[in-house]
Amino acid sequence: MSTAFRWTGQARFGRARAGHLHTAHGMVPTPTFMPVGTAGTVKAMTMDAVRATGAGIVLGNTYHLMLRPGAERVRALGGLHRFMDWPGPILTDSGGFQVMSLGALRKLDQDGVTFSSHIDGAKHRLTPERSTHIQHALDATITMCFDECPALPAPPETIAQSMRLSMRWAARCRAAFVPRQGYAQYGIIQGGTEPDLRAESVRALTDIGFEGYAIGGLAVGEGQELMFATLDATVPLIPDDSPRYLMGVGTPDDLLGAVERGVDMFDCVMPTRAGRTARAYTERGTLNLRNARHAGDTRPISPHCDCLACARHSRAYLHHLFRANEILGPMLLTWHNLAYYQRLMRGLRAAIIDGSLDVHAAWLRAQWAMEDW
Ligand SMILES: O=c1[nH]cnc2cc3nc(NCCN4CCOCC4)[nH]c3cc12
Ligand SMILES: [Zn+2]
Repeated sequence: MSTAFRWTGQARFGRARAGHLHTAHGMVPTPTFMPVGTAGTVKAMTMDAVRATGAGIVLGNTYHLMLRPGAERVRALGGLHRFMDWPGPILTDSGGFQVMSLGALRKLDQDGVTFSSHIDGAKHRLTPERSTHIQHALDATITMCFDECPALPAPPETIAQSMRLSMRWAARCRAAFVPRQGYAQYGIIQGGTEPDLRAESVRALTDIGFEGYAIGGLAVGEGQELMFATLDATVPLIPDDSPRYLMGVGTPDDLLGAVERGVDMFDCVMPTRAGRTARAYTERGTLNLRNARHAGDTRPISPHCDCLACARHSRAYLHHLFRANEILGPMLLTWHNLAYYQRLMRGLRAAIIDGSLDVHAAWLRAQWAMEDW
């Protein structure tokens, strides 16, 4: 049985698709949501708990790991899989977006970016080659190209220049990539919300040739309508047998709309960040568990959830933990939120397979609009 990296289709519903991502570190059903494991840990979770939520693949941030503990240290310790005890596939981002979004003191030039560490102020440099080598040292299953994500809104000419820089960097990343059976490198499509620039970017990346393609440059404040319109213009241009990954997205409603538009892979800090700030995701929207109305509520967060928080504890207990600033609060609620996101993805996948995605989508949207139980 070939262990070559590939995505295989299983079912379609309109532009939505269900399939399997085959990698050197195992197979992942798609569509899939990747919990964000920034510094080699999904914050407040053990990797057994991450697995228990149904996650198949996690994301690691190159920026954080290169600063601490350092990529060569992780390589010497056997790579990120062994370091964090996660045997499944790991996708690492390239570090560029974090440098720009963390606002670290940085200087961007045609060759890369120079920045000061937010930890100790030390100077570092990332280039397409160095980012690719760092991700190789981490033994990432899926390596992301080093790119520039322009802030929106921006004039089309600015977007065009930024996209073309990212395309030149993509070619350098591909040249620096070390092909290995079951490993992959994804190109990142840029072009803002300009359909013609998006098309130019897809052409540039498919001419180079990657194992998968990410849609970058979105979820940067453009709003859901423009994000979806850009997906409508871009996703159909990506080779049908290639996996598609929408970076940094998103809310449950974002995930539904993007799956309907043919996206296979997602990552977002929302469920884990919300888990640390007492915000619970449920089938009927979100809850702020610090709110006094939960103080005496003996019900679980959600009656449909099998996570540890919902199986063993009440909303009243979660409310108490957050009011008391107890570490168990973020642990239990992060577990719950990730379990909700995985349940949502499983439901979308099942609906694509049984041909009911339209009905399932209408039901989800109606539920999200309803009042809490
Ligand atoms: O073009 C990109 N290239 C490489 N990495 C990215 C990561 C990205 N992440 C977002 N959005 C993240 C939005 N988050 C939502 C939750 O709160 C934190 C920000 N957009 C992104 C675009 C890119
Ligand atoms: Zn739960």
